Parts: sequence; C-alpha cells; structure tokens
Amino acid sequence: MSLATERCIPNAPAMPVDETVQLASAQLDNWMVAGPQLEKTFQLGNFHDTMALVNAIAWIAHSQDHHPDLEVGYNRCRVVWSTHSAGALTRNDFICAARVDALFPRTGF
Ligand SMILES: C[C@H](O)[C@H](O)[C@H]1CNC2=NC(N)=NC(=O)C2=N1
Repeated sequence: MSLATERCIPNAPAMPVDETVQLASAQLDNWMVAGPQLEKTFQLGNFHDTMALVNAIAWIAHSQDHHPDLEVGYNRCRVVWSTHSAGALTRNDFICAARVDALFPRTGF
C-alpha cells in the first residue's frame, strides 16, 4: 500500500532515525530528513500557484489532523512536517508528505 493512501493516526510513535531516512528515500520525492523534521521546498511559477499549493496542503492537514509549518514566498513554499507531540518524526509526517507529493502527478519524463 502506498503511503499516500494511509491515514494519520493519533499518538503515532517516534520512528527510529535510520528508518526515517530509509522511508524518505524509498517512498518520497526529494524530501529531506533533518533531525526531527521532514522538509521540502517547492518552487512554483507564480503567487497564484503558490497559494493554490498552500490551500491544498491546508486541506490535507485538516483532513489528517496533522499540521505542517509553512514558509511562503511569492513563488516558493517550504513545507516542514514534524510530530510535536512525539518530538520526533512519526509515520504521520511521511503520510502527509506523500499526500503532498500526490498533488503533483508524475509524468514519467
Ligand atoms: C489533538 C490533535 O490531534 C493534536 O493537537 C495534533 C494536531 N496536529 C498536529 N500536528 C503536528 N504536526 N504535530 C502534532 O503533534 C499535532 N497534534
């Protein structure tokens, strides 16, 4: 089952660091594990596209009751997932990152 079809669960346990690095490289597109954070910066074409992405991420966050930190500029958005209650990365962070990746269909070229 792909990560993006999983749902976040309350009180997910902290993942071992080596497992987080492995899961990011195996199942996510260019997300970086940095300590207790999973982050990626999206470059967009213009402000409208940036805000559309921000709203799509807000929809995911609301549906999963799991919320990222966002840094928003004119044509970029830095997304940081971390599970505050665990003080670490949990599977919930990876599920939400995969759901964000799924907003961008892969064209294969
Ligand atoms: C009760 C509710 O599930 C918690 O407050 C959630 C909400 N969103 C959250 N988001 C993130 N990123 N980490 C959390 O620990 C967290 N806790």
